[in-house]
Amino acid sequence: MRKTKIIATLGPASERLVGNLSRYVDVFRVNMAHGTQESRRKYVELVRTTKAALLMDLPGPKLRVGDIKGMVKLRRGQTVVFSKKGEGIPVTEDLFYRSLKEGSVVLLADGIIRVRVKSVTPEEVKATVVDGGILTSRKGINIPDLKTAPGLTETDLEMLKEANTLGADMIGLSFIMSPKEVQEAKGLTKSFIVGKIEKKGSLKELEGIVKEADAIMVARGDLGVEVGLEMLPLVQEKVIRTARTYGKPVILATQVFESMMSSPTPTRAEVVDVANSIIKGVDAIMLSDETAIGSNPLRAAFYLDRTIRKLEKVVRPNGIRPADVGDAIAYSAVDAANLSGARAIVAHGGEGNAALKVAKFRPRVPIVTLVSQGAQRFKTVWGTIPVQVNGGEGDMSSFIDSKLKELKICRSGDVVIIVSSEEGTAEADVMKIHKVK
Ligand SMILES: Nc1ncnc2c1ncn2[C@@H]1O[C@H](COP(=O)(O)OP(=O)(O)O)[C@@H](O)[C@H]1O
Ligand SMILES: C=C(OP(=O)(O)O)C(=O)O
Repeated sequence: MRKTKIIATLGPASERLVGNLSRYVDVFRVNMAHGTQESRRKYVELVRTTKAALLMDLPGPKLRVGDIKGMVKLRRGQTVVFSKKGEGIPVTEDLFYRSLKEGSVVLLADGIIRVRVKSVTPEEVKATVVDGGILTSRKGINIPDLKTAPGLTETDLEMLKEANTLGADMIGLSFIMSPKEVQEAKGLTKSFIVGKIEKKGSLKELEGIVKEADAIMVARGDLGVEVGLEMLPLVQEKVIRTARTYGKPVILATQVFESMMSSPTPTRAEVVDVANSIIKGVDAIMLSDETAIGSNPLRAAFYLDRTIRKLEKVVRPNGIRPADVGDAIAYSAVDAANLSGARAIVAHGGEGNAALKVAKFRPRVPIVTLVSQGAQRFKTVWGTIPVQVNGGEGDMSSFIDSKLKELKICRSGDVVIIVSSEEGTAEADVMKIHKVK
């Protein structure tokens, strides 16, 4: 079983491949910054024909260029015009025109293109291209150090309703600055909230965001532009370490197998990045452009699945020390599984918290996670196999025995460790060494 989960972003290149992609993918991501209500609904229907979970990613206060026919090639030294209504590259947000002055630097398409502003009016910006490249519709605009208003935007609030109606298992919050946005979203949905770390400013509030969110994403596309590429390795390391310390699932995103947009195999550097991420202990790895607009989405997902499977045979995630009594049972369960040659750890109770606690200590065996609500939300958690229970299972131990046999994890006579939250605490409080009948 592959322990590190795979998330794939849907887009024009993959909409007809959802069934095939689901052989390699645990979670599909629909980026709500793109498409229409109708196209997103179609994507969700496609995801629902598979067993994969659904992550709907809200756009957040991100500036983007508008619709461009085909593409625009920007060359070094050329003058480029951005305009609200007239000729040029369309940008509708006032914030863009308000935030710039002569000499400001603007980055486009995750920093690939760089321009320096020559003049600004409330409706038009003229700039010189410093680093050229190809620009297509709805690509992101980064203005370094731009301060955005706190809280969820009106568009995010509308889209959060849309995501609820479409039954998203997880909702991504883009460009958050503090735990406040996470709290606000949690009051409006039962879905898991994935806090995307992609603003320099959000790093000051990292611990608070990690504590509040259900999962964290290292959104390296924008984060790389915000902190500068040279700082990205350190920042990535800090985000992963903080999430793991608090036992929160952490997703590594962007340019994972970027070269596979056009090439049949990943580069050495990309495979080494995946290996390092497994060692650092990320829960999930996400494909973006590779599956949304790449030339061979299926091959990118196949290669990531294969790379992780092969690597997991030879590398293990770094260990985490237990922090307090809340960790005690889960930590002991992992020890007990090693000592007893158990085939699995079964975690139930605490609305999945028992499983999260066990996952924190990265056991060698699968974590069968019994949850009464929203089992799909756990598809992003390292090493888990979520199973939905409804309270009508009767004798829990015989239910567990038959489930483990059905999942082909155990045979009669095998040992498993069962961890549960029987005292109703948020964490696991009971551990049992159980022989499957
Ligand atoms: N739902 C969609 N509909 C149409 N195109 C999409 C969709 N999702 C993604 N794309 C395309 O795939 C690209 C990569 O996806 P992603 O990394 O999620 O977007 P971005 O980097 O723009 O935030 C996008 O820039 C866009 O061109
Ligand atoms: C995942 C990211 O965000 P998005 O694709 O939504 O811009 C990123 O910036 O790395």
